[in-house]
Amino acid sequence: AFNYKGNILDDPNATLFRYMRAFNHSSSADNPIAGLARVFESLTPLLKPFDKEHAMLHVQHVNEIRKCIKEERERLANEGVDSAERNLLHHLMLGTFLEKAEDGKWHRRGLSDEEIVAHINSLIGGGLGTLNASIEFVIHMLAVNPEAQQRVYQNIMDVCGNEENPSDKQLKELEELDKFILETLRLLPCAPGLARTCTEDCEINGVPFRKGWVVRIMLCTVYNDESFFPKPEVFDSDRFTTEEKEKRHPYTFLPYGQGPRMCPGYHIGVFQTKAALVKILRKYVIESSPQTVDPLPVALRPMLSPKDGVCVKLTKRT
Ligand code: HEM
Repeated sequence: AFNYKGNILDDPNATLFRYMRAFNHSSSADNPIAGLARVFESLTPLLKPFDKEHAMLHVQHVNEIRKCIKEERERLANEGVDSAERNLLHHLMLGTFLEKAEDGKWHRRGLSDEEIVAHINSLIGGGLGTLNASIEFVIHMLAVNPEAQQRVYQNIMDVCGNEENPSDKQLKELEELDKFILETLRLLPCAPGLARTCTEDCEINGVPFRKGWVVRIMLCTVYNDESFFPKPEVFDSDRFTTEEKEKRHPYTFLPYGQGPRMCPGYHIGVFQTKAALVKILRKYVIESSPQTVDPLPVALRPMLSPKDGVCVKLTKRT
């Protein structure tokens, strides 16, 4: 989407791959430096020199993004790009947004290169870890829930048949896979909490909140609350049938957040997860192997991720 080459299978030394590893390590809850910075925020400047590899790769990563923008600006100036072929980078480069000036009037302006770099960086940061973790979690859950896997597979075959690349419309119709992914995100939420800053003093249900406080909403505790999800420890994708969803308050399950800061990658995230799983499930049966550990050990890096990867057995379908 940004012309940024990060195909790990072609190039295991790709900057993007190395940067994401360093970023994850650096923000992992089990990294003592990150842990100290979290508890004693004021120590962050002193701790930064211990985070050398991440800092070095961050510079390389940002330079790669700048290079993509420069190359694309030249291409746009020399050849132009057909509107049907515009990718996200083109939209960021050509689009305008409304900004309130000091005199209080609104005006439109384009994004500067540094603003485009920041947007790309946050889309990559927000998108890669969550997608990887959620696909890995679903693969694990498919392995340990063979009957539900069979229902998902049957639904894929009924809707997509033997088509190599399912269409958007077909992906939307994969209801069993939808339910399976949602139940996986309930038990293994890659984003287990949300954070909001109070913009004014207020009181909710007798609890005072002061302006400037950062409030963390731990969704994972709601997902394990028996009054919303009976027998919460049991994997049951039928909790996400339309009828069951309607019985619950909509805010009891927010895997992509809520409100104006809701995940902007929601649609692409769902589509990519489903497209990847359709490809895998049509070729392979996913089973537990002697190395499969269930419940899966997880770690916060900074998304909830499998602690030591996911081990399953893949058997080619005949
Ligand atoms: C399984 C996939 C994903 C999950 C579960 C997920 C989950 C979330 C959650 C819970 C938030 C916080 C929302 C809030 O505070 O209300 C968020 C924010 C964000 N996500 Fe995702 N996400 C996923 C995929 C993606 C993808 C693919 C992208 C980029 C293409 C992306 C980009 C972002 C960004 C940029 C933010 C910050 C938004 C803001 O602060 O305004 N996410 N995501």
